[in-house]
Amino acid sequence: MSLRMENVSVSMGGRRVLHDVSVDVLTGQFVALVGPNGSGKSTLLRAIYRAKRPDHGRVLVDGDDVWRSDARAAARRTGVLLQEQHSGFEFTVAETVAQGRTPHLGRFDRLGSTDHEIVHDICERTGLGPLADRRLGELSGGERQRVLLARALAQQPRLLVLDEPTNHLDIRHQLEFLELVRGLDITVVAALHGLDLAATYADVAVVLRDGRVVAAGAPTETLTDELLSAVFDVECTVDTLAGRPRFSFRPRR
Ligand SMILES: Nc1ncnc2c1ncn2[C@@H]1O[C@H](COP(=O)(O)OP(=O)(O)OP(=O)(O)O)[C@@H](O)[C@H]1O
Repeated sequence: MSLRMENVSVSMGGRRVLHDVSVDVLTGQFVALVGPNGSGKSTLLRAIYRAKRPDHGRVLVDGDDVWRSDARAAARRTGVLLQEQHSGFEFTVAETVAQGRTPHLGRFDRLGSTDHEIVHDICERTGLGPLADRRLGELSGGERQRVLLARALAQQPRLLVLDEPTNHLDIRHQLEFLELVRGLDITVVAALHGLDLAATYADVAVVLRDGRVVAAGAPTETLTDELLSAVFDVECTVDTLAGRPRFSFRPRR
């Protein structure tokens, strides 16, 4: 599923926070949005998953303007995983993952055997099998994050939108999470603070500053010492260690 953002501008609280953002994502690509706090990553994602309508510009998914298409159709094809969940703590893990099937059901339908199989399979793949009967409110932040990913995957989306998905995860689960997402062969757009993770897993890094795209392309070309030093206002050195990019930061003097 391809994604194209054409001159997207968005305001929050009456202030323009995204300015003429254009991004092209090919089917199956993993795109990382990187940039300092407040640079507009979450806002850009909101415009994609229909939570914040742009002032102008278009968001096209496979050529369809998401803001002109049916909300339910958009919900079916787009999986979303956000930073925080503030409700639903009383549901069990299995019930929460099963909610991912909702966009595929008719209004009065119940889960069928295929839905149950999908939910079971996703729980196994995300290592949630042993937690299936626990309530969300009784889990750690990282465990909860894995449940929410599983719910997004149970939806079998063709476009996955992730806002800081690895925030609460320990190192092993960060790597497992991104390996899993990469292996899905679907289009992924993820806001990531971990530059090493972005450089390792993303096909394309889009760097935002003050609501504008300042670089977009292969991470090796975009995530350079010079650009990162300027964008994050730190001294940054990029090298490689054991074949993977390594980023070192020092405060500016
Ligand atoms: N509800 C809101 N009302 C007013 N301004 C908002 C609102 N939400 C976000 N903003 C502003 O919009 C700008 C972009 O915020 P956004 O959350 O998109 O940044 P971000 O790059 O995701 O930041 P972070 O890395 O801190 O998560 C910021 O200046 C922020 O203060």
